[in-house]
Amino acid sequence: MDGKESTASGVWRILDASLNRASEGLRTIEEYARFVLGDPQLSEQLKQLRHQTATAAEGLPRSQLLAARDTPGDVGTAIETPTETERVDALAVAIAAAARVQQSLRCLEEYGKIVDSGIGRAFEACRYRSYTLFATLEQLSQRRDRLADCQLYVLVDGGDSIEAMTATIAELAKAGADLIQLRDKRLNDRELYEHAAAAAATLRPSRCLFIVNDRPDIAAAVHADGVHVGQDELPATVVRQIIGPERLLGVSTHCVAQVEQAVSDGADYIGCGPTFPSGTKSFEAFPGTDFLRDAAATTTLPSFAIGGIGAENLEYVLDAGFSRVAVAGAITRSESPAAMVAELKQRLLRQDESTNR
Ligand SMILES: Cc1ncc(COP(=O)(O)OP(=O)(O)O)c(N)n1
Ligand SMILES: Cc1ncsc1CCOP(=O)(O)O
Ligand SMILES: [Mg+2]
Repeated sequence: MDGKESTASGVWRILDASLNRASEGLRTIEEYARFVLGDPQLSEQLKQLRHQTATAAEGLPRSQLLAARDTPGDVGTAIETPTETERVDALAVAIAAAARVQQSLRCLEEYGKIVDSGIGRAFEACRYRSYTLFATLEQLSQRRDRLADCQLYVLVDGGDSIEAMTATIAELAKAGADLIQLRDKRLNDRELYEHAAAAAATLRPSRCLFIVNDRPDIAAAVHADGVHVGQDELPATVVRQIIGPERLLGVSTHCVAQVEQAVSDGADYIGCGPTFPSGTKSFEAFPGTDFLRDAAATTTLPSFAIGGIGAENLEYVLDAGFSRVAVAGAITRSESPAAMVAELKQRLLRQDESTNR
């Protein structure tokens, strides 16, 4: 083989190896989205990218790729980096696969141009699509991981001003609130958007997740971590289409049938209540702690008891098998909100050592 021939065969070997690496990596990520995240939207988008990559590869004759293949003669097969043999969890596997896919798509794009400039462009389009998709995957995984550790969920209103509200939520997050929900029925759309944008920006550097009540459009617009909807708002499946797979979806439930529906609609967590009479919202019926027991027996989804919960009645919620609560008045109407957050959180953490709900 002369120099020109061996360069050409080297290019075909690169294209062959990169194509295999890209399709294996995409399949690895797709399986994660399908079986670990259980996310139909993301799985479908990944499948489409796999098909798009296969279509781009149609410009590379299979016979030429196979003719150039020389796995035993590949000097790279024996090289192994220490991190290649260590994967902490399924997410780490998916993220490592995403990095390999992006590198392979870049190789296909650059070396593909030697064969045909159109092939380079087709793989470039795949690479750009992969950036957005993989960012979605990482955000979703991180949010779900953080949600799994959340126990104390605090509902706040817009306060007297945006500045007063951001000061309050920063204090609550610092004291140990795991999630903060902006719930304010008085604000008009513009005001709610502005409050939500400020709250999202305040909480972004912290571990505390930020959820917008009722409004998937505003949650998406301000890049919130998620949205919470009740039984009288948009159906969960519609909300999911608005917020995308990467944001958290919370659904209010008042009976076991609603819990089952929320689970099958793809909720990431549920609110269960009202448990006790509330100073924040009035109710005619209280499913109470009996419902908490039933919900605890129905789902393993993160479930937050809500409604009139405070330090004085928390033990009944814990006895019902819950170690996650959502509270408003007990904290926002307390003389020392930060101290109340710390107290409730400490009791929830203690409970979590014996049960994991
Ligand atoms: C965590 C959590 N659980 C339940 C609710 C109540 O939602 P909904 O039934 O839609 O009532 P409103 O809050 O909209 O009045 C919630 N907001 N958060
Ligand atoms: C919005 C809502 N939904 C059920 S109870 C409730 C209010 C929660 O506030 P509080 O903790 O003050 O009862
Ligand atoms: Mg609502």
